[in-house]
Amino acid sequence: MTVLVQGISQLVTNDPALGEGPLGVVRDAALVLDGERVLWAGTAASASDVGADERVDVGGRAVLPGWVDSHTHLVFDGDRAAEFTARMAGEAYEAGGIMTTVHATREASDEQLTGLVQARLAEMLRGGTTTVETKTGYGLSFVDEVRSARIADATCDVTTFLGAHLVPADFAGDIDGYLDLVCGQMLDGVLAALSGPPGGYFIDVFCEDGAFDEARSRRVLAAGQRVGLGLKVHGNQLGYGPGVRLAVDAGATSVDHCTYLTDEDIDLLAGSSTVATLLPTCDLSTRQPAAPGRRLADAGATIALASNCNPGTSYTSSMNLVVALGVLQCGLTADEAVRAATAGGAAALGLTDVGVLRPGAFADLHVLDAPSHDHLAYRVGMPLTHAVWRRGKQVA
Ligand SMILES: N=CN[C@@H](CCC(=O)O)C(=O)O
Ligand SMILES: [Zn+2]
Repeated sequence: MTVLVQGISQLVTNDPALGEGPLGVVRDAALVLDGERVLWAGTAASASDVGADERVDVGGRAVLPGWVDSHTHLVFDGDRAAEFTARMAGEAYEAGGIMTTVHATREASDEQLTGLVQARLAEMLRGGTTTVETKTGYGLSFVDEVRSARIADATCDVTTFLGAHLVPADFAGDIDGYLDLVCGQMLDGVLAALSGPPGGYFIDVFCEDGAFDEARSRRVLAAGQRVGLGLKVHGNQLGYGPGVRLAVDAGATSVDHCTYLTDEDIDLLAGSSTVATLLPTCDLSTRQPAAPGRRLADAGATIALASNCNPGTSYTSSMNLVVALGVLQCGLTADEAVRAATAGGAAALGLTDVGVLRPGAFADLHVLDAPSHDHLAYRVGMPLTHAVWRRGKQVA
């Protein structure tokens, strides 16, 4: 069945061939959907020639591709409000807090964890997010990482194996012993639990003081690469360090956080295909400086914006807020921030049929209660998500 979506004041296609600028903006636009895909996009005037089974009028609102949230940690139980409150009173963020969530997650049944992930996804969908990556990393044992991967794979669009999130207390500081497990039996178990070929999945490592150093992080990436997984790195979150260099050297699809970047890191990213993923709600919630979005954009790096939804450093999945902070805190323009949260997120996941609204792409639409995407930062904090379509169906 085909649907003509009309009354679009501003359509962001992210395809420069279809409209103005890098966002491919079409004003007074229309879209035709065919099942779960976009069939046609253009001006309302030219849509009069296009037939459709059904018509929907969005009443002069802006239509964007659904948000592509390329970095979350949704498979967890428990919250860490007390840790957050202590941090707001002056305590520093420490990676060790991850173990609090690991304990709560290990205690939860498969049904509980699945229900929690589904509830979080439903909340995200209502906020305009139509594609979600999530990571394991709150299991940190063979059994718990494998079941986290299975739950993530059954519920989310893209799954990332983050066994190398932290060395769990049960290993009593034996970092290399734990990595033998992560890169051996645990990796094999996770691969066996996934429903598709490894090329559609990622391995990630937390490369930071207090987590894994450069050599050990390299070992994790090499193990993932050997079995065909895509590569990601959590890097440069809490201080300057080797994460970006390592990610670029290894050909990682993205390096995430990028809060502390030297000029050399920025040049490396700009000269590579590794996406710099910025997580502004995490920087806010951990009282870190804002990530240098402006410097990255000026250098020509590909940028993604994501929520990093997790109970320790960013317990929000609001991509509307993330985009507003991308502008207000990281120095991106509204165009750059919207692109980073749509096409940028898709690039960080190696996907080409989301984050764009061109013929053949998934019909994932985010209808704003506003005439243009500029309002996301201009009216920060306001409930601007009017309607959401995922794979051709209105879901919110
Ligand atoms: N940096 C590492 N991992 C998560 C936080 C984990 C936690 O504190 O629970 C992040 O991306 O911020
Ligand atoms: Zn993260």
